[in-house]
Order: sequence, then C-alpha cells, then structure tokens
Amino acid sequence: MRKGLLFVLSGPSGVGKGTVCKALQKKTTDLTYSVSVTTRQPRLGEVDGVNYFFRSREQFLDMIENDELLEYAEYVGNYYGTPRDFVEKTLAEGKDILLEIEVQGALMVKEKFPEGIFIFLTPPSLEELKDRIRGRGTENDSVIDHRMNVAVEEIALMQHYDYAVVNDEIDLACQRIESIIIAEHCKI
Ligand SMILES: Nc1nc2c(ncn2[C@@H]2O[C@H](COP(=O)(O)OP(=O)(O)O)[C@@H](O)[C@H]2O)c(=O)[nH]1
Ligand SMILES: Nc1ncnc2c1ncn2[C@@H]1O[C@H](COP(=O)(O)OP(=O)(O)O)[C@@H](O)[C@H]1O
Repeated sequence: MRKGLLFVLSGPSGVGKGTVCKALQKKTTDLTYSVSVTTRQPRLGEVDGVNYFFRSREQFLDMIENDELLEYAEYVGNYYGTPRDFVEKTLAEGKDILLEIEVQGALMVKEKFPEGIFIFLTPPSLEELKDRIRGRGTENDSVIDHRMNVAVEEIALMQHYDYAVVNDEIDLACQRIESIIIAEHCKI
C-alpha cells in the first residue's frame, strides 16, 4: 500500500494556524491531525487529548528520553512535541497527516522526513500579526512581545519550506492549502 503524505504547517504565533486548521478540518475529511504534547497550561476551553496532551515537564522529559517524540522544541518557556507512534502508524495506513508545529521542530522533521511537504503560513503584515495575537486575548503584553520577536526570527526561516501561504482571509488560505494537497497527490 502507498504510504500517506506528511504535511507540516508552521508559521508565527497568531498568524491563524489553529483557525485555518479548524476550517480545513471541516472541509477535508481525508487529512489526519497530529495532537501534540505540551508543558504549557491549558487555555480556557482546551481539552486534554483534543487540543494537546497536557503534561508536566518531568513527563515530557521522560518522553524525550524514551524516544517517544518525532520532534520537540522549547517555545517561549514551554516544551512542545509530536508523538512519534501516531504519525508513523497513520502514514503506514496510507493516510495523510498534518503537523501544526513551530519552525525549529519543523526543521527537525525535515531532517527525518525530507519527503514531507512543508508549508509556511504568513501574515499579511507584522502589524496585522500583532493585532491578531492581541485580539485573541490569551497572552499578556510581555508574552506578546516575546512571541513577536520569535515571529521575526521564524519568518527568516521561511526559505526552508516548500510553500508560503498568506493567511489574508481564512477561506483563501484554506483553498491554497487544499490546492497544495491536491497537487502533491498528482506528483509523479
Ligand atoms: N515543535 C513543535 N511545535 C509545536 C507543537 N505543537 C504546537 N507547536 C507550536 O508551538 C507554538 C505555540 O503553540 P500554542 O502555545 O498553542 O500557541 P498558538 O499556536 O500561538 O495558539 C505554535 O507555533 C505551535 O505551532 C509540536 O508538537 N512541536
Ligand atoms: N485570516 C484571518 N483574518 C483575520 N483574523 C484571523 C485570520 N486567521 C486567524 N485570525 C484570528 O487571529 C487570531 C490568532 O489565530 P490562531 O488560529 O489562534 O493563530 P495561531 O494558531 O497561528 O497562533 C485569532 O483570534 C483568529 O480568530
């Protein structure tokens, strides 16, 4: 059986990765989403096992030690990582999987899965990005400033990706990603 395709979606905090993934999930049923492990606190409404697997730092370090993570990164004071087993099983079943992860982790995946398809979601502008993070109301000003500094560094690494998708409007961004998925399936 043909293996599934591995898609990696990255982009700065607040660009709309979560929003675009949710919209995409409603439209395409044949894409599986990886649920990451994190040491950050759950936000209001986030559910363990759905949005993330919320774990302690000790538990996370154990997972690294036991080689349970395909990749991981420390981002603004917390750890985030992708459970390896789920990704490998999904691909072996011939299903496509999408990882929504930050840039350091994405580059780690690229080393292990060079055949992966790497998509970078960009904001229309840095001002719009800051407005979106602020508008979401989930981070205080010092975290927002930290995330903006990280965003500038992340955008500089866009050259390592296969595709850049501007998230100006959610529907348009989704259409662009769907077109990439279709095109990748047509590759010889
Ligand atoms: N490397 C890596 N990054 C992740 C993973 N899961 C989430 N992230 C990224 O971690 C960053 C922070 O995520 P989060 O705290 O949920 O904030 P938000 O994405 O800005 O809403 C985002 O850039 C996510 O894409 C993962 O498993 N590995
Ligand atoms: N295309 C868009 N136009 C306007 N606002 C958007 C767009 N995409 C996302 N947003 C808003 O920006 C904020 C950050 O989006 P989110 O999906 O949480 O970003 P990320 O997961 O990349 O951190 C949310 O309030 C969301 O509603």
